[in-house]
Amino acid sequence: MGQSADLLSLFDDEPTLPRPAEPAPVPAVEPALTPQAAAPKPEPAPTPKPADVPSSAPLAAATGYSASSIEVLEGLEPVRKRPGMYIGGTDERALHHLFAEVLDNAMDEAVARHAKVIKVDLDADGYLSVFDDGRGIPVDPHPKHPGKSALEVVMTVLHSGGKFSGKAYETSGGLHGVGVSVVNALSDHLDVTVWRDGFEWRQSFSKGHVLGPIQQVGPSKKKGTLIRFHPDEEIFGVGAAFKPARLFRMARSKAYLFRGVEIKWTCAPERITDATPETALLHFPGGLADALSERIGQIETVTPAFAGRVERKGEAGAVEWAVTWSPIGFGEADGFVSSYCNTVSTPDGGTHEAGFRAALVKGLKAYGELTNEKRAGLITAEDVIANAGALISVFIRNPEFQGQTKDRLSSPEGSRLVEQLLRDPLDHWLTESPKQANQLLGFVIERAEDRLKRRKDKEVQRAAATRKLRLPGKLSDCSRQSAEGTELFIVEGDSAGGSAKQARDRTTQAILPLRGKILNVASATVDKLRQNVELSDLALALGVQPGNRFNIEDLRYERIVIMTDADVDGAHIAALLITFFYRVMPETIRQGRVFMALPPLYRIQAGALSEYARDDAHRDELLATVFKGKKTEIGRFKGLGEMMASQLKETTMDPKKRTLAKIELPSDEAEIEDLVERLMGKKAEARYQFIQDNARFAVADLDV
Ligand SMILES: Nc1ncnc2c1ncn2[C@@H]1O[C@H](COP(=O)(O)OP(=O)(O)OP(=O)(O)O)[C@@H](O)[C@H]1O
Repeated sequence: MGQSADLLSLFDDEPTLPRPAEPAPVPAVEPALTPQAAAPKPEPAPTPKPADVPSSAPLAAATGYSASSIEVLEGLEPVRKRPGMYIGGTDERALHHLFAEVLDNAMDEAVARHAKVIKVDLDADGYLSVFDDGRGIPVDPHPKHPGKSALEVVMTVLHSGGKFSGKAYETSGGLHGVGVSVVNALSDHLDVTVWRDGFEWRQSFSKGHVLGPIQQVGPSKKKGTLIRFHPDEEIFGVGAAFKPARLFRMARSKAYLFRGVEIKWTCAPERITDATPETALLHFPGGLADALSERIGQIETVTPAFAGRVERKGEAGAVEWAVTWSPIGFGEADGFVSSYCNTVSTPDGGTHEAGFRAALVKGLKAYGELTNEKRAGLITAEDVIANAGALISVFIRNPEFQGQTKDRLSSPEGSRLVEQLLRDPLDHWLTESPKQANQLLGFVIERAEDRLKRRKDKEVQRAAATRKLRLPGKLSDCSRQSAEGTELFIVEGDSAGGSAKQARDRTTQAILPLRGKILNVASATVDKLRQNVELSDLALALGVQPGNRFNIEDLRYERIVIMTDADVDGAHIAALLITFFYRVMPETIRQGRVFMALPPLYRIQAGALSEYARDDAHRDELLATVFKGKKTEIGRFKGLGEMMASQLKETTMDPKKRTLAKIELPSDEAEIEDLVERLMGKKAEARYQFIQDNARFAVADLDV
């Protein structure tokens, strides 16, 4: 099927770049500031009950924050302003992600069986070129963008692409219509050459802006697309350059992932600083089985590799895998799993890895039953995977990833497909050679028994430690003995505590559920404080003595995270807790050890796309950008206890993905002392006065 301009669906009213005659000013770049990396500013002590605190309008008026402060970023400006949102940062990994985006598009052409050859060239001047002999990006006028070719639309409009409907591609790595436009925005120069319909076409860009209209260079019988670009030093830093070894590795994994492609690699000799070859032909008809044997080399294994490839009958979908086990580990680690979806690498795993683990566990257990090996019942996924070296590649329609860098696969189909398609070949492999099956089963059972023994030892150790420390019973402690890298989550209520327990990383995250509102320490006497069970439990869990005998060195955790519902009650509990830390152990805040978790309030979904929003404003922003023009379903979480453990983990607890707000004290501590006294203090008159003083703004707010 030919790919033409009308297959490049896009959101009709997407803002586009200005024509070359009126170049838009390039926004100032803030390379260090990325949404993921930026530590959010601490919120002012979270808002207690509405009766206690009026609207924030007085602050707004004082700081001149008004409609004119709200900017709308047009065209590719958001990409240059916040590159982190699109490529995960501006570091070396992010720089190489540009290559991944362009190579993914070439691979999509190959997987769709339109291209056979991909060429990757790194020039002496640092330009990187990727060519594929596929259909070529369509160059005909785009029906919805008069005066622009589809090529120009693809390069300059976010969310434009031919992979939304599944008409032009079946199982593609591309799905957001963002990749190549992001590369364009972040390159100081980019040339596209397209060969299709008997002609050669060319168009050039700089920092996302067209340098001139598309040119028909002349007749040609060739077909394909060539993208040649140079990353912008304004974004990636002066001297930022592609590393040949890294590019080569990325190109080689792609070639392993699809047997039908040949990748021709060339690198200018002056760019090479290590053993990377100047030229190479990357073509691996043996697929992942070859990749695994190359990766593990001579390492001793328990059995020969279990490898294969199965396609789903009747509809698009395939799984390819290669796995083996080593009693001595694989170099740096005991085991590794590298997974891919539609040839896109998913370093954070996802559903396909879950399906793989499930299939292996179930298969081995079933084999244990068959051979009357009762101990097979002990096996868990951890035992099977901890010492495995595995490569898994799936091909599915409309995959759902987390974020534009696609580090994790979240489509539920991933696990179903892998589990289903792997079961038969695994049963076959095990029963075909009982000797190797028994060896593997024995090896995995040994791991399970080791694990159980370790757990028992640890329980004994921990129990002894707990007795010594007198930890509160409702604390679910983490297993790490030292404070380094550990966190105590203080959560609201037992049901949220239950979800948090499931969502945590047991090694480093401890959970302490609190029942209801804690004592307001701003107005409590020392005696009352000591008698309060919730607060003394909290101090016990932290390992510290409140008041004079407090010593920050005793703190049993590196971080203290307050995790309450994203509602008014939750904010009140958080305010009470912060007041407690501020009054009773202020050193914890001064040293930056107290944080607030930021759980989402909404989940927004449109087809395969799903995002979480922190609050109403964030929801509205997402609806106006990512979900613009889409039919959405919006779910509101009533509380943390209502979230599935996996959602809570992904959005709020997993250190790799979450955002925490650090609680900080303003430089003028007298000011906060005054505010705490007025808002949290005993004197209702002070609070009343505060409301009186600010009520005017609260009313104004209601009128809006
Ligand atoms: N090498 C190529 N050959 C043919 N068409 C291409 C090529 N590169 C890009 N395209 C077209 O341009 C569109 C936009 O590409 P882009 O990389 O921006 O997004 P995508 O691949 O659709 O999705 P993602 O943002 O997930 O990568 C593609 O959907 C495809 O239709």
